[in-house]
Amino acid sequence: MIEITNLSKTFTLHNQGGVVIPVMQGANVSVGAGECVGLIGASGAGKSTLMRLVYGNYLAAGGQILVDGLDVTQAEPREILALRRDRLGYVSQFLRVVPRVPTLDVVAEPLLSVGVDPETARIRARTLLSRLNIPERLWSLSPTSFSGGEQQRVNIARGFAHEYPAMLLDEPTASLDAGNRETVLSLIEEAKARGAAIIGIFHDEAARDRVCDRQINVSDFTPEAAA
Ligand SMILES: Nc1ncnc2c1ncn2[C@@H]1O[C@H](COP(=O)(O)OP(=O)(O)OP(=O)(O)O)[C@@H](O)[C@H]1O
Repeated sequence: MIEITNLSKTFTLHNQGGVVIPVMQGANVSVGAGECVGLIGASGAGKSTLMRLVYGNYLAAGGQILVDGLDVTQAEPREILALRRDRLGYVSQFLRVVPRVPTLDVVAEPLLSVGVDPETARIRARTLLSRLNIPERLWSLSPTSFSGGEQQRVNIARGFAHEYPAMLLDEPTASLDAGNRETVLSLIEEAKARGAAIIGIFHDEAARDRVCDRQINVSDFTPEAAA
């Protein structure tokens, strides 16, 4: 489902004389349906960079990233947008939303955008918000005024609303209490059970050991010159 082959990445510092910094070289990662692969490696090793490359936020210097058959490194912007809408989910640590949209609609939106009927979408959104302990009195309000932890849980509910065949998870259990952490781990297990291919970054080692089938040390892809 996700096939990364010989991937490399450089950053060009345009405001510092155009210095080119190689940060990744020869990265190979393969994630099958129903599998979760955890990215490990020291701070600065390139875990976030690899996720951003897969999501199409960064341009690769070389190599290939196939997500459900689409090569993200070569794809047109409209193809990337369609991939993100239908097949590739991304759960970051932080919620970014349009102001004044009620929480229930924020969570239902990914389903509506793939053509799920509004009633079904709202039922799924309600189920997820309940499971993540967002009190019902908050569902009609915009999450912009919510606490950090509430926003994070709304973000997770939104990220798991549509059953994407491929998912990227960036610290999904960070700073959650035990009960909500357990819910998120269950959501990940359920996604795997329905066949999702997942790449995740988890500093929470116990969480990583529980949901990841394999771990990949991104330091192995650090270019010689930069190591
Ligand atoms: N936009 C950028 N411009 C220049 N260099 C960058 C940029 N983003 C990341 N880097 C560099 O790429 C390398 C990998 O960074 P990255 O954020 O992917 O590491 P990480 O493994 O996710 O670290 P952490 O665990 O601390 O989040 C670092 O050396 C970093 O300085």
